[in-house]
Amino acid sequence: MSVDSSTPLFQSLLKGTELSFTRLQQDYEQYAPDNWRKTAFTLFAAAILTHFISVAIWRLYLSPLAKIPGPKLAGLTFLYEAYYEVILGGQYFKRVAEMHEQYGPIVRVTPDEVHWNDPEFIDTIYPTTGRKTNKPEWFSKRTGTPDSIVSTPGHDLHRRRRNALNSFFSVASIRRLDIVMKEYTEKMLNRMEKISKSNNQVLQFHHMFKACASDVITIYAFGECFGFMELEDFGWSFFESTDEFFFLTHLFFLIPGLVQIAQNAPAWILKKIIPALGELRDRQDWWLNKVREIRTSPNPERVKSTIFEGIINSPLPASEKEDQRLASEAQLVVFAGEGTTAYSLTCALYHLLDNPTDLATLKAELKASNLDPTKIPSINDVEALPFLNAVIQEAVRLHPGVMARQVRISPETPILYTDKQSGKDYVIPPGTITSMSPLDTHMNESAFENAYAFKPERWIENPLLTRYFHGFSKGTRGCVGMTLARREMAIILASIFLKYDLYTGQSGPTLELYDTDRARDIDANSDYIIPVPAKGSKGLQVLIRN
Ligand code: HEM
Repeated sequence: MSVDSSTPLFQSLLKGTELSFTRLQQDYEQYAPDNWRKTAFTLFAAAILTHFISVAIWRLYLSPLAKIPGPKLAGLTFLYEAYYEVILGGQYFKRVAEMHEQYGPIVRVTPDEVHWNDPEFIDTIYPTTGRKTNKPEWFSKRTGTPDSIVSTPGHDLHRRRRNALNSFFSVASIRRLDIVMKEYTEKMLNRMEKISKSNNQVLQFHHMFKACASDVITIYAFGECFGFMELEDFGWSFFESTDEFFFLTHLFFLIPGLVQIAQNAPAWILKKIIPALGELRDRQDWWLNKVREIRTSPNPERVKSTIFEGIINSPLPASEKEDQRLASEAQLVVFAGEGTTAYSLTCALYHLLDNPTDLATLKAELKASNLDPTKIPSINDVEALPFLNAVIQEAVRLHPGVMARQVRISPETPILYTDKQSGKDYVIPPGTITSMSPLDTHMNESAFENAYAFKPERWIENPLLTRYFHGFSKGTRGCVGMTLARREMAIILASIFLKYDLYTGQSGPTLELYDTDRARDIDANSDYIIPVPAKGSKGLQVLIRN
């Protein structure tokens, strides 16, 4: 059938269709964009919700870690840890200790990390041989030293990097420290004498110990130092700036890219955004410049006896020997060597002044060793003093200078654990983050009787106790500077107590605790990798008389 398009009927139909179409078009233009946006938004929200619900179901019910005891929220989200670390300020270690009291020796502390408080399990988590030990990729975000050994995620690269450093920290090598230690301990005793003759005879010892430890390790690593021991205030603002960096470590973990800004932003921008980090940046620039100066020095002796000799002469590839990586390694060694040693020294000094019987035992040991009280003892001298070394061990047990959870990953082998209390067996799959904290283990009464008490003699009465000690961590990734730190602390403490007695009203060189309270000023109150005392604390204060 043919249609005559000129008929009025057809014309009105056509008009009607045109009108409807135009209205449709208007309607579409008026509403469609909104509908389209709404639909897209709804789909997006649904996708996000589905993602979160699937992640939640996986983490809480399907993951191999779902059966590990612990609070559901800790297994569900990293925000649980972040609340304690960022909002409450380095308080997760206290919550983790409570979890162990509530749930037993094995707990899930984050969606992908299992934590133990079982002194018998140290060697399994921190093996020396037998299996590989990785670290999580995020570790470098917290430490801010991405190319250094402490942050190297993979076992094999870590081994190669560490081998290049090992000889620098060997017992034979650190004997070189005798001359440096003599010079800096003398400086320290002179400063103490000067303070004893001033109007204010009270010294905040951690200021001086940090300056001394920093100068010593920087000389050891670079062949020269900042000279903090020469400064009236022991360069305190520099150390406050370093502490500021540590205070940001939990935020670094939470906010991607923040640590890169703190490390790499041009100095003038950094000093505007986070002025407190300004002096740390000055030190970092100094380290980097020293690296360049040392490696380009025309004097071949310049690189010798610095930390870089081992790395530059190692079989590591050229990319491993670039300035930035060497500076990162140097930054680690200085960071790791100054605050930790100073903190342990401060704690050891506090306990000796707080426990006259222990101080008397130490003084008797020093006297019996026939050391010349007018001379700084050598490394050999202090190695032969068992009680002094027990004092140091006990100080690090009670106050580990690195208090953060010591995280490790077994990349290939599952970790098997039997909870002896409940009889339950656990299989932790390869790739899981596993950890222990020295403060938890060291406060565990099953290993250390009367754990909170300072009892150096426990190490002499029962040398096997060392198997429960991980103040310097253990295994392939344990502290490379342990031997150095122990000797340094021993020389400083021996020198102080060869000269000074505890004040009991007598004349002569004496020391006396001044307004120092263990819970407030010595014990760890917050965990920022390094232990931090209570707010407002002035740390260990000692009155020096001569
Ligand atoms: C009382 C003093 C010290 C304590 C308590 C201490 C503690 C520790 C701990 C617990 C670790 C392992 C960290 C982890 O598991 O991630 C460590 C690693 C390390 N420490 Fe120390 N440390 C001290 C002194 C020193 C000194 C003086 C140096 C250097 C001169 C140093 C250099 C290092 C380095 C380079 C690492 C990384 C090792 C690696 O990953 O292979 N430490 N330290």
